Amino acid sequence: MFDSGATVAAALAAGGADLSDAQRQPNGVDLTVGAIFEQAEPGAIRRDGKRVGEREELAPEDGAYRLEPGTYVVRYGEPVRIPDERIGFVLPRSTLLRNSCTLDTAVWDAGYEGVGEGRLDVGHAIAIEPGARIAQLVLAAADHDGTYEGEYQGEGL
Ligand SMILES: O=c1ccn([C@H]2C[C@H](O)[C@@H](COP(=O)(O)OP(=O)(O)OP(=O)(O)O)O2)c(=O)[nH]1
Repeated sequence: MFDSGATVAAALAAGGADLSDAQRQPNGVDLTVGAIFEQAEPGAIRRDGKRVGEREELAPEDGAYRLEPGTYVVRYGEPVRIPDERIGFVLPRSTLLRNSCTLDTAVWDAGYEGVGEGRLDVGHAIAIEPGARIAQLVLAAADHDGTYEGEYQGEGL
């Protein structure tokens, strides 16, 4: 069972997010663009650890990120807090898909708190304003064993 948009909004507000009315959707909450990066060097995924490669933050031009086709990393604009007994999923806004772009996202664990990131895949040139809504977070009821305690806990807060 998925939570209503109002319940998701309440969870984010409890974690410090300042949501506009436009972000409050029937089934979830829209997340905005906080920053966009281009990766500049290899990262690593090892059997016993991981490392995120250095990246360069892009600067908006005339009020928008003007993105050519390629792969970027987006940092969302809101702190997210996944309550106990919930799992989070972030999906792209359909307008991104309709413009030949998408987001690739992973599981948002119960107990995670932070300003998360995702892969922004640009299939056709697009202009995206900082602060524009780009994705939607939904929360579903879920059993879980413990809560998130990884190194991304508290990122960006
Ligand atoms: O698209 C996503 C999905 C998740 N997260 C946040 C919430 C999640 O709880 C946390 C860690 O995600 P995950 O467990 O997939 O990362 P990992 O690479 O396995 O790191 P760790 O070893 O810390 O679990 O990152 C994001 O920022 N973006």
